[in-house]
Amino acid sequence: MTTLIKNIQELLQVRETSIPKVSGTNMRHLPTIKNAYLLLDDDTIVGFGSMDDCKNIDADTIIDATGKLVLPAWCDSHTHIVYAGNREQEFVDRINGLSYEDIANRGGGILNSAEKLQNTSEEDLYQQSANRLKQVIAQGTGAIEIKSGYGLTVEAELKMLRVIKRLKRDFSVKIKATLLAAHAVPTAYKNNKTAYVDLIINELIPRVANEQLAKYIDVFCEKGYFNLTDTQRILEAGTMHGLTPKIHVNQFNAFGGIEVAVKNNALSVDHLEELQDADIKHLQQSNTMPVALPSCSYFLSIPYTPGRKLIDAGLPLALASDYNPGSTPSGNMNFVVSTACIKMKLTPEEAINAATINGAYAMGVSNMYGSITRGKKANLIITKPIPSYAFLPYAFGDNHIETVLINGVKAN
Ligand SMILES: N=CN[C@@H](CCC(=O)O)C(=O)O
Ligand SMILES: [Zn+2]
Repeated sequence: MTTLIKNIQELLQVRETSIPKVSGTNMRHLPTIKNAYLLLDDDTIVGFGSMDDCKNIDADTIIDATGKLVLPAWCDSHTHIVYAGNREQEFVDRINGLSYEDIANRGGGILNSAEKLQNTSEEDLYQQSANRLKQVIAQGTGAIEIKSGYGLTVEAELKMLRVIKRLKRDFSVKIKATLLAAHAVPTAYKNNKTAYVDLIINELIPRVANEQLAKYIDVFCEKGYFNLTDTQRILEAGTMHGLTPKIHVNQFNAFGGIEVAVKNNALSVDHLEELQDADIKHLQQSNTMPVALPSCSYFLSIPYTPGRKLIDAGLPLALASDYNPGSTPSGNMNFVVSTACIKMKLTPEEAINAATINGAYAMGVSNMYGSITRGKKANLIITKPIPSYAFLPYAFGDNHIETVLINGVKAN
């Protein structure tokens, strides 16, 4: 079945040939076609161009996009949407003066979510997670990475990954799974962290790889969580089993985690709120994508990732939501794009590149998602009538999305 979207006021992120990512000054360029058409064949983009060249094109379904913009659906490369319950009490505790660290030190934080998840049935966990997935699709997300990391036992981590597998089966949005067993040291191992790292390496990674439950391996490389030696050991073991590194690093402290990630050929390094010049040098010698999570900085009132500095150093940058119950209870990529412009001083072009093609790169799917390119999947946002693409981040907090297409089919 063919679909023609015609009279598009502006078609964004049009790439004649597929590119893996955009870096440095190239991020300032967002290729577009004004007064455009877009042709889909089932789930695939097969043509686009100026309306002047659309006269002889017919299709089974016609969508008139007069006054509207069309762009690739957001590619959210960092989420934790499989979790049980919420942590709004910790939010109130922080308002009343406790820090994220104080809360974690008294057994809250990730350990709180782990306890809730361990006591939640797989079916219930699936339903809660599916609801979040439906919500972010309606907000324009068309490709998403989802992490484990709130299980912290072999069984509970596998439960999370099975839920992700079921989401993959039931939803046509693109989903990639990441094993993040090294998200916090479980209470049972609090005096023997090495034994927990051994458990991840010797039991969990081989099982996850064997059952093909994840594509990526993640570690929360941070003071009080996992150090450089733990990170190196886990990334090495993951790599030996075919899992690609993609890590949480430099959220609160910069102490060499980026170098370890780069040496292990990490696909992405995520957070980077604390960054040193040496980190930038390591990234410049790599194919690793730096990923900023501005909604997390907003929610925790911590520094924003110096995205401007990274881009000005010639590096690429991706934006992701970090949707999770503790530091970012929102998966709204429209807010992420706005916040990156408002707080990190990215231009709208840079922010849209960061949330589409570079987000796709950071989850290993930029060959099929993240740009308007022939042969790529038709995962698209059609906006309401708006004056220009700069209006998207400018008029923050409003919903500018009218229609989301996933594999060419209306999803909202
Ligand atoms: N920083 C580590 N992990 C999550 C937060 C986890 C939580 O607080 O539940 C993050 O990416 O922000
Ligand atoms: Zn995270």
